[in-house]
Amino acid sequence: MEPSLGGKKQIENELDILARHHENKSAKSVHKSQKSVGIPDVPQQIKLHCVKTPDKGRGMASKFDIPQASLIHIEEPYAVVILKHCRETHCHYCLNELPADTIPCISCSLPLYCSQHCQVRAEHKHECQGVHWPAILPSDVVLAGRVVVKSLEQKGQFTEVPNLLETLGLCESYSKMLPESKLELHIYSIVLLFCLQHSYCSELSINGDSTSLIVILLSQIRVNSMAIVRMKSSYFYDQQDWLQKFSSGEAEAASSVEQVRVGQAIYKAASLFNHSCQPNIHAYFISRSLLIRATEFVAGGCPLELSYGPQVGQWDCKDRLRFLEEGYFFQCWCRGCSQVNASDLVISGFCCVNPNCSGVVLDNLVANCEKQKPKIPETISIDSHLQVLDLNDIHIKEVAHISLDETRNCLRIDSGYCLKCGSYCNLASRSEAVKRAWVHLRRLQDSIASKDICSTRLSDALRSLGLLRSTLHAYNKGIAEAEDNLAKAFCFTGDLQPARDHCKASIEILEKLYGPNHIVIGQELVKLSSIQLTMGDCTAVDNISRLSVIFSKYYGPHAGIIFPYLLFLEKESCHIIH
Ligand SMILES: C[S@@+](CC[C@H](N)C(=O)[O-])C[C@H]1O[C@@H](n2cnc3c(N)ncnc32)[C@H](O)[C@@H]1O
Repeated sequence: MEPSLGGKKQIENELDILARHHENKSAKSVHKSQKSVGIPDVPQQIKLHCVKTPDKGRGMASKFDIPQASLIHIEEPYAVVILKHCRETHCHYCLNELPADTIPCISCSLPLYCSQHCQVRAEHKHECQGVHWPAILPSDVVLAGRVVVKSLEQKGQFTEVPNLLETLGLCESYSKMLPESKLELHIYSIVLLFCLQHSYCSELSINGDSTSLIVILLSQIRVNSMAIVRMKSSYFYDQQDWLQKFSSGEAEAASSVEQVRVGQAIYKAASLFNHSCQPNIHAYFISRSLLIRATEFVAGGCPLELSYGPQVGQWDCKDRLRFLEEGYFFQCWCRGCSQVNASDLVISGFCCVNPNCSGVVLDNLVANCEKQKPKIPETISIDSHLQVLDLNDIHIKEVAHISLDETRNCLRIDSGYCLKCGSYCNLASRSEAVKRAWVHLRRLQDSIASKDICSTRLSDALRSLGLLRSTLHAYNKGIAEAEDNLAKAFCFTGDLQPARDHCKASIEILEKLYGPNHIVIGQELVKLSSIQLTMGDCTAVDNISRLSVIFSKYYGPHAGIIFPYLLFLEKESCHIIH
């Protein structure tokens, strides 16, 4: 309502002071010994070392057992760049959200910082004499420029590009790239060298050697850089009147808690961690600092592996393999991609024609991918192999028949036939029916986006959900997605009981696919418990305590900093109890 600019500014500043005050209080209540947003819980003498693996090159392990939730690694970046879409909203040094009073770069005034502390430390200085690089060049090229400048400064010589393969010790991917990508790297390498010569050091020599060193550096950045992410949720900012808005259908209450990429960075030591689609460690960020925590008990000597993106439960195996091949140029040899697991079988599977059978029917693409897996290694005994198969919440025997003979434990995988009872199923007609059902479900998604949900849309979508349930396997992820859409739609119309039931139905499937204690389940429980709180449903309390446990497994004492809404839920949960 304030009409004047000055008045608006003053209100913004006051709000900002209040927000910071609240943030400090929240941080204190998460961990009393913690000083604001510093990084207190130092890895408890967990010594990691580099190991050689047969399929994945170098990797990281610890000689000793690591308890679940232990912080195993903290690292500051070698170089960082903010992503383009965050340039106006986040500090270009620490990558936190900008306050109302921003501080620009002294010379070019383009990058914005949240404080003088960040302005002084910023890596951008060599980029501002001339055309502003980050506005024009892709982020990974700007990052490469920052790596070169840092290593030139460390070496104290400014005429030759240093050999960054030696300085950084990162693996490269050039030989595995397609010719078009190689050509792109060559062009950017020359552009970057000219930029560096023009605005940083006129003595820098540009020749075949320096160009190829930059080409290799760019290829190292492709496979070794990490995306710095922040957790984003529509709940955070209007907690005070959220419950009221929620029950009147105004709040985007059932929208998902998503991770937003804000930066790209090189962490030298952390780039030795290999990928697994069933990771045992989890990386997160506070400002620019990288923190890594064990999400399960890891026995001494076991490889410590994080996910570069895809995970079992999120996509089926063929999609994960394609993503890793295209983005990181490797054939994944993690346990999820090299051994049969139930989640990969059901995630996009159809149900059996026999109504009493819980078996799964696979289409051609999925069946072919599953057939490629070396199945169950013959060296593993039957007992331990069954453990391997049960990494998620589904017992493989529920969906497929395993023949346990003495020499080899195997699954017979034929597309179009139930893996459990062998019944034939006409997948062509079923796929058509699923496509038709999704037409209505997509229309519902559009209505949710435009906040205009009519009863015909809802009843069409409910009928389509019924069709999916009678066609797809009960644990197919498509059903979970449809249930989630309906939960969102009913939140908007203010019908919280069906919203809660659909939300629960979606979570039941996701628990099967990811396992019950995965962070995705924690995020889904946020939605469910929010709906339950609004309804005054006491079972919210159990779900809030369950999600708190999951969040502390992944974020330890930083859970409340990373996800402030958690503190709000915990407080509301206490109100219900008393
Ligand atoms: C960030 S580096 C990890 C460290 C790397 N192994 C090394 O020796 O420097 C990423 C590279 O490691 C290898 N890698 C990581 N995870 C893998 C996996 N699950 N299967 C096969 N190769 C993997 C791939 O070559 C990938 O490009």
